[in-house]
Amino acid sequence: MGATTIDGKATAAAERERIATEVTALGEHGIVPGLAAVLVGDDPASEVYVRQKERMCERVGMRSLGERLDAEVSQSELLEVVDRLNADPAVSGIIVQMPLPDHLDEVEAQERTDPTKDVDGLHPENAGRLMRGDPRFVPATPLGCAVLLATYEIAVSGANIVVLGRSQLVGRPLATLLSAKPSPGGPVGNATVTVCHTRTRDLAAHTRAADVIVVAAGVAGALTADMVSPGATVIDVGIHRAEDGSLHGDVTDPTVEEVAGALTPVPGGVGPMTVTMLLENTVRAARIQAGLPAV
Ligand SMILES: NC(=O)C1=CN([C@@H]2O[C@H](COP(=O)(O)OP(=O)(O)OC[C@H]3O[C@@H](n4cnc5c(N)ncnc54)[C@H](OP(=O)(O)O)[C@@H]3O)[C@@H](O)[C@H]2O)C=CC1
Ligand SMILES: Nc1nc(=O)c2c([nH]1)NC[C@@H]1CN(c3ccc(C(=O)N[C@@H](CCC(=O)O)C(=O)O)cc3)C=[N+]21
Repeated sequence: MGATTIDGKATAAAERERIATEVTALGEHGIVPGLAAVLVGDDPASEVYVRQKERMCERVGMRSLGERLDAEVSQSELLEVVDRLNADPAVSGIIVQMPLPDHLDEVEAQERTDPTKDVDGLHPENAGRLMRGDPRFVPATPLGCAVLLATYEIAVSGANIVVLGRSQLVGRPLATLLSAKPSPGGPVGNATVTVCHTRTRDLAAHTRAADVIVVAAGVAGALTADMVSPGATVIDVGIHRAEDGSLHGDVTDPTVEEVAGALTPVPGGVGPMTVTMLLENTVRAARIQAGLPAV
């Protein structure tokens, strides 16, 4: 039998057509949305992300700006770069790639980012608005997961969903989004969500009771087939680069595919959706900054 493959690449391409139309419409107002990514050091998942963003920005007619900083950069130098991007009118959206090297303060960098340019949704104002059910920027990976579930008509309302991971970037906002009472036209919600992490007792008991499992542990092999109930949907967020250069996710057990009802591949699953939802947030940011109604 085997699981249905949830095609993130195709879904993202379709979403980008809509975004390209919005970019063209903004062009008529003389606005070109611009996305700036700050990468400190050489985290492999961030390298993949930065490359894909540059490619996809170009495809939809947006500007892309990469700021690569040495792994040894000081906190004040990092904050100066953020300040400069905040002040640059050609920059609509800013993301500071996570994780930062240990000597740098991620929270301070997130708080320094202009909240109207914080397309990652990590500034406390934006994270707070998501919590309150009135989001400005829904973080790109959670939004991408939600759009995939909606596109493939996987039941979310009333479903038991396990989110494996509680990071500010993925697990926490995804759990908020999936369990929210959705606003009309908003992404999926109304799920019963269980957030699991390294202190979870009997993780397999939780995942086996789930209709949907989102794996965002950042650990290869975090979910094995015995932890999945037959027919469940598995969304794999993890990104790892193997020695031979190939990419894989957190799900490495090939037999998960035999048990699950639907599964996102890596590459070609959540990753392309993240990039595309980031472009969407950047268009939104450009509209907000121009005083136009958000679409
Ligand atoms: N595809 C995409 O678009 C994106 C992919 N990523 C990738 O997703 C992964 C996760 O990213 P991120 O959330 O930032 O990572 P973090 O390392 O910040 O968070 C990982 C979370 O998973 C939990 N965890 C780790 N191992 C286990 C385990 N064995 N069982 C249960 N819980 C576990 C941790 O628990 P605890 O809190 O207890 O430590 C933590 O909450 C990474 O591989 C990253 O590269 C990230 C963003 C976008
Ligand atoms: N502030 C911040 N926000 C992030 O969202 C963030 C981050 N930091 N740090 C790093 C992780 C990782 N991440 C990826 C997103 C897309 C792909 C992606 O496009 N993947 C393609 C790769 C295609 C290919 O190169 O073959 C795929 O999976 O198909 C990868 C990785 C975002 N992250």
